[in-house]
Amino acid sequence: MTVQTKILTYQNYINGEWVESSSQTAQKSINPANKNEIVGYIQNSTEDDVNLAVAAAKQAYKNWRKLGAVARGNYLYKIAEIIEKRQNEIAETLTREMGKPLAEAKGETARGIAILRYYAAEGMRKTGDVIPASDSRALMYTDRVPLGVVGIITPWNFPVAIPIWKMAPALIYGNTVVIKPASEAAVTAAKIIECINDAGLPKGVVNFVTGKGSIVGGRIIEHSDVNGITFTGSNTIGKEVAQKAVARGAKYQLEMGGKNPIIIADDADLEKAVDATISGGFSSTGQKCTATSRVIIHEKVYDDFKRMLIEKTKALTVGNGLDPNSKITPSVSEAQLNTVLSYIEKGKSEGATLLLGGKRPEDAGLENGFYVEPTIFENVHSEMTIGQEEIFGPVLALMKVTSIEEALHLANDVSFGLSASIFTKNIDHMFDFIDEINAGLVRVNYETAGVELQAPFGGMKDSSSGSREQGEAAKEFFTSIKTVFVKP
Ligand SMILES: NC(=O)C1=CN([C@@H]2O[C@H](COP(=O)(O)OP(=O)(O)OC[C@H]3O[C@@H](n4cnc5c(N)ncnc54)[C@H](OP(=O)(O)O)[C@@H]3O)[C@@H](O)[C@H]2O)C=CC1
Ligand SMILES: O=C(O)CCC(=O)C(=O)O
Repeated sequence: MTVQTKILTYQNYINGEWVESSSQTAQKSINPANKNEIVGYIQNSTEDDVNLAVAAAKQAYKNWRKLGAVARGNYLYKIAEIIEKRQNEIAETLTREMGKPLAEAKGETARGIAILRYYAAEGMRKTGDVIPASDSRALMYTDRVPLGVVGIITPWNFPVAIPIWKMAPALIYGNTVVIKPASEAAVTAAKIIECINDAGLPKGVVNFVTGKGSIVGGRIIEHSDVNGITFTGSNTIGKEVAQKAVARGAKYQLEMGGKNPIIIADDADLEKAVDATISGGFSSTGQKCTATSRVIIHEKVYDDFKRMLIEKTKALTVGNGLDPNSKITPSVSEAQLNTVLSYIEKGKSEGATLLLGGKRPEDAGLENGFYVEPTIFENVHSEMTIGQEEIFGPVLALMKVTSIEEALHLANDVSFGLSASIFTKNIDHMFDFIDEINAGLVRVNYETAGVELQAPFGGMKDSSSGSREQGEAAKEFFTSIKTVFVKP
């Protein structure tokens, strides 16, 4: 395990230069496993800094667009290669700054590299179709054109993968970008920008501004030269992004929360279902929008499932993500920890039964970290707060049902619709679930969490703005269609 001695200050990256914010102040980013450890300092940027970044992106747009997708793809390959060389160091920073287990951080960094290569190759794929014109002597076809300057606002839970899965498609289709990463994980994001700088992209194509969400993010959303905004984060801020974007006619895309159910049918393979529930609910300490939150179990297997779940959960070690034995690592911040603890209190006060966990661990060595024990409630009902709201922590709500119909009803009985899973061997139940569940990601005999970079990702209802990210679907947001008619 590397011990970092020097604490660095990370600057904004505007028009190809590393620059200090006009505020000339910086804020610390700390390690959630030890609040006394500073991972680095990031700029406290102002609206003026955002204005400079947007002006640089606008200036760079013309040539970047004209460069062509194949040449743009070659830059993405180069970035992937540079990140690959720094993979371990970036993953370790991710764990130190955001808290997730190092193995997950390494997996995320590898995913970022794969996403860059996927979109680099996209530069050689078709951008339109030839469509028969009513005039047989005319040529009619579609083409995809970039939006212009795209504003990117990202959360802290995937500080490598999410910035990359938004930047890579934006860039390959010819847009230039201004990115504002989450403050809690901005040092990790800065390291990705260092790799972009080292790949030699033309000045102004990628601009990076850190600082307070309401100031930096707020200005990106309102700037009239930002043509599109892509956001991942909370519903509250997502709705604000949407309203402001609509008010000035900018294109926008939102990926927000989830309250993801896993249904355990009476014929489920319980061993596999328990493992999927633990992995889906507790990986990254439940801080995934696809995390399993509600476990809907048929009464015939309820007691066995519950016993096995509790047994395996008790065996999970709580600790620092740099320790390979740690499975439950800290919440990202004190504020997030307090949010999780307050949901646990609400669960108890609204009548749910606490089966396991529910508090901060008392083990020596964990007192300076934002840890909470893996927590399991039962007797949870849809009308309870913990049956409805996204917790973003290691908390599972068990709900007992008497039929698959009841399970499906409960699964859909929330305002979110991101991911959902069923464990069953019954093919009718599988297809009823696939047909009736209101979710963007539908899993059969597999956990709710995790996404495949080559497939569309997004949710229904309050989980997203209806658009999809990743895979080929990214094209829909980052481009506009031109229908061309040519008559000789
Ligand atoms: N869908 C998902 O993957 C995620 C969901 N969440 C949910 O949101 C809850 C709160 O997390 P939190 O980090 O506060 O999420 P936020 O929605 O506040 O943050 C997401 C991003 O938006 C920025 N931001 C904050 N306020 C504004 C604003 N007024 N205008 C523009 N941008 C803004 C943040 O900047 P800054 O970091 O500087 O505040 C960050 O970059 C979590 O408990 C979880 O339920 C959170 C993260 C990811
Ligand atoms: O589950 C994943 O890998 C991605 C989830 C995600 O996009 C998120 O939590 O914001």
